[in-house]
Order: sequence, then structure tokens, then C-alpha cells
Amino acid sequence: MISVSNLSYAFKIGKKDKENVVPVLHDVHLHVAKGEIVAIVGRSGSGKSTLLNLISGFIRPEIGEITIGGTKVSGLTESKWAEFRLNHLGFIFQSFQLIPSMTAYENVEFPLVLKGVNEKDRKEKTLEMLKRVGLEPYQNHYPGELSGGQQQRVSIARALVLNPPLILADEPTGSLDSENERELLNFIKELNEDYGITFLMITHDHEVASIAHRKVEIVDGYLKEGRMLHEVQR
Ligand SMILES: Nc1ncnc2c1ncn2[C@@H]1O[C@H](COP(=O)(O)OP(=O)(O)OP(=O)(O)O)[C@@H](O)[C@H]1O
Repeated sequence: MISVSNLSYAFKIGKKDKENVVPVLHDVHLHVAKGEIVAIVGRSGSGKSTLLNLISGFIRPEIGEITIGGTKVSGLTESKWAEFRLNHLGFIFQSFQLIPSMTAYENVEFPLVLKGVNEKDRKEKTLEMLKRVGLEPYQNHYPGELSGGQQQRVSIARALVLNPPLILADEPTGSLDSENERELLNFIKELNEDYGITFLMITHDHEVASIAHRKVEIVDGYLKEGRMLHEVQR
């Protein structure tokens, strides 16, 4: 599903003539199979979000290659990337990233609008997703009128509405209390088992990591498991 090879990344900070190069990831190799739940763990500042942002195409690699579902995404133009993202990836963020001026219904419907789906099909699919996350009665609420757990469920419904085969999650339970966390983790397991959705998640949390089939650890920009695989292959 995901194949990352020889990926290195450095941020360039400061003015062009006095640029400071901050190396963050070093020769990362990572393979995630279809149907896997993989947790990326590591200390703060080790490079987890940078890796997820590279896999999501939000930042572009200069060195290395990223393939998702057979498409070499690291070579796509910005507009092709946006199209690929819409069709293949779902995102869940710690801070939910809902649009505050849109109701729960409108937030879930938004990817269908971007994709140009007609109104009748949009309505059917949006209501189906809201039902699946148990939020049909709250469809006209704005994010500010929902609890943290409910907001995260709206964001999951939005992530799933176009049936992506892969979900990328950055600290998905980071803003939830333990009851909502347990509920979300059960839901992730269910989506994985029933629909074969692949998950790549960043987490600090042992509970979250415990539902993963596999953990990979980033230590100072080096992916532990990835390097081992790479060394075995060589
Ligand atoms: N836009 C940026 N410009 C410059 N340096 C950055 C930028 N974003 C991140 N960094 C640096 O890259 C390193 C890795 O950051 P990253 O956010 O990937 O770590 P992380 O493991 O996700 O941390 P956390 O668990 O705290 O979210 C850090 O040293 C950070 O300061």
C-alpha cells in the first residue's frame, strides 16, 4: 500500500543567502501492506509529523521515493497530488480540522462537493456516514456545538466519505478523554477488520499503539524497523 524508500529530508530555514539546513529524516525505508495498522512512535521532535507530511504530499521530498497503491506520488505535480489525495487518502488530525462555519453535515459532505458528486448522491452518502458514526441527530450542529469526541467522529465520517483505502492519522486520540479514546480505537479496529482500510498513525499513546499490527520507531530521524529491513535486503 505504502512504500517509502531512501527518503531523506531537511528543512531549510532563514534567508536564502544565509540558509540553515536542519536535517530531520535520514534514509528512511518503510513498507506498509494493504490492511495493516501501523503505528509510528518516537520522541517529540524525532520526525514523525515530517514523515507523515511527506507521505501525505503536504511537503515534497528532494531525496527518495514514495509510492502509494502503485502510484509514485513523490513525482506528482501539486494539482495531481491534490486529486490523488482526494481519491485515495483520508486524514484524521488531533485537532479535528473541521471547518467551524460549516455544520457537521456540511463538513462530511465537503469532499463529495470537491469531487463534483451530484446533490442526491451527496445527501445519501453524507447521511449514511453520519449514521455510521452515530451522529445523524447532530447533523445541523456546528463543530463548536459538539463535544471533542463528537467532533472527532465528524472528522472520521469526512475522512471516510469517499471510501479511501488508506487513512493517515496524526495523534488521532490526542484531544480525547479515555472513554472517547477507547470508542475511537474500537472504531478504527472495526474499519480495518470489516472494510480492510489501512491505517498509518502517529502516536505517543500506548493504548493507540496497542491496536497496531506493527510499530515502527523513529529515533533522531532514523526509522528503526525500516533500516533493519533495508539492511536485510542489502
Ligand atoms: N517547518 C519547519 N521548519 C523547520 N524545522 C521544522 C519544521 N517542522 C519541523 N521542524 C523540525 O523538524 C524536527 C522534527 O519535527 P516533527 O514535527 O516531524 O517531529 P515529531 O516527531 O512529529 O514531534 P512531536 O511528537 O512533538 O509532534 C524538529 O526538530 C522540528 O523542530
